[in-house]
Amino acid sequence: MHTLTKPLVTGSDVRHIASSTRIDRANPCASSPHMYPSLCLRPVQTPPIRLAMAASPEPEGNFSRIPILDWSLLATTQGHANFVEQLRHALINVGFLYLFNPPVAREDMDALVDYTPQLFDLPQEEKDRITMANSPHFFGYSRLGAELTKGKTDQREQFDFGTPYENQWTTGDPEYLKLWGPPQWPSEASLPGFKATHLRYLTQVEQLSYEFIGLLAEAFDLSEEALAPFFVGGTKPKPGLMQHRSKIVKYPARKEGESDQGVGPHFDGGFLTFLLQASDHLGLQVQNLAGEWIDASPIPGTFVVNLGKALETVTQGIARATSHRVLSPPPGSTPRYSIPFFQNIAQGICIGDSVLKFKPEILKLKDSRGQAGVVDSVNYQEYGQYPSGYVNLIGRVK
Ligand SMILES: O=C(O)CCC(=O)C(=O)O
Ligand SMILES: [Fe+2]
Repeated sequence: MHTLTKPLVTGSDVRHIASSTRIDRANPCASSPHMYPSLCLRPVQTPPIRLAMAASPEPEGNFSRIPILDWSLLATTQGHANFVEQLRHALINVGFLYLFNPPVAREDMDALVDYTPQLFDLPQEEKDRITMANSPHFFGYSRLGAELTKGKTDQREQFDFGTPYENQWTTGDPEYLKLWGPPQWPSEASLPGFKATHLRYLTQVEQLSYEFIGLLAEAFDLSEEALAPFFVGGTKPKPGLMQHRSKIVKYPARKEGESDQGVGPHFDGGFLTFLLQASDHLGLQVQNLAGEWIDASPIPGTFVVNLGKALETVTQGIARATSHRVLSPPPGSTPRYSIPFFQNIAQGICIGDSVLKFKPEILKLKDSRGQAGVVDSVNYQEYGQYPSGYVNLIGRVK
């Protein structure tokens, strides 16, 4: 393992990348964003977990690369078994993975990526017309610098959208039930076709998110039914029974001498996040248990999938929510864009009361991961005590 300086981003300042990027000579594609995907997509080397435990003195949680899983493996019985094996490794030891060949139409992914700069280039009045301040559901536009992580301003401009949902709140209901409701969209005239494209995309990612939960249950030797209480309408809810959120985010290049905090170190909240990196920039970094920041370089045609704190809590920490952050592009660079999808769980469920039971051999798999060492993120510690909707409301208000 060697630490190399890799000037991969246009612009003059690559300090933050050089300090955290490692080249793994056994798996060179793990660390280079430009060696994908034909070079990278040989099966990820995930030996049976007991073997890996015996062979590796290094805790598995000190990963130096993010596994790439190929959804097309699921087409055969043997491939399916391989996928689930690789998934188990990623869920327990890394908390992040790339999903290649996802079941989402590539033309819809590409169309959404093409719309992204146009969305931010809308006239400021059109963006302000759908400001988040108008929305009891926290949907809409937020100007650059409107969000804080760990008390420090995030240098990002963003739109919060979501899957279609009619608000159910009535007087006397808990306030957190207001969180789900209709998103705000730019007018059709200002960006023709955008709303339909984004909705088409969201429908597919929502479906993928449920299928992924089924695979996760398999990886942990749980019945799919075990996860049904976390979703309104079972593990495959009909559209409209629940609401999931998406964002479209722009990280402008930082100015000389300014903060490089695109978004500060944090955990995601719910169950699964599916992130589409919408430009070819480094910036997203993932923290291993030793506290090192590992680049999650963009790989075209993939989602970056990671796990939220609610999932970590209900799986007794077997599935990892991993701390991550985004560094702003260096001065002189073009902006970085990304499109995360956050899978929600039922608002009324109290995570602390819903912890899943596992077979002892599954619980033991945590042992090879190593102890949590230095982790920069703090949030979502309230899951033990409150309904998930309330925890989300705290997150929004923060
Ligand atoms: O923009 C990204 O790549 C990641 C964003 C993120 O982690 C978040 O919004 O929770
Ligand atoms: Fe995140």
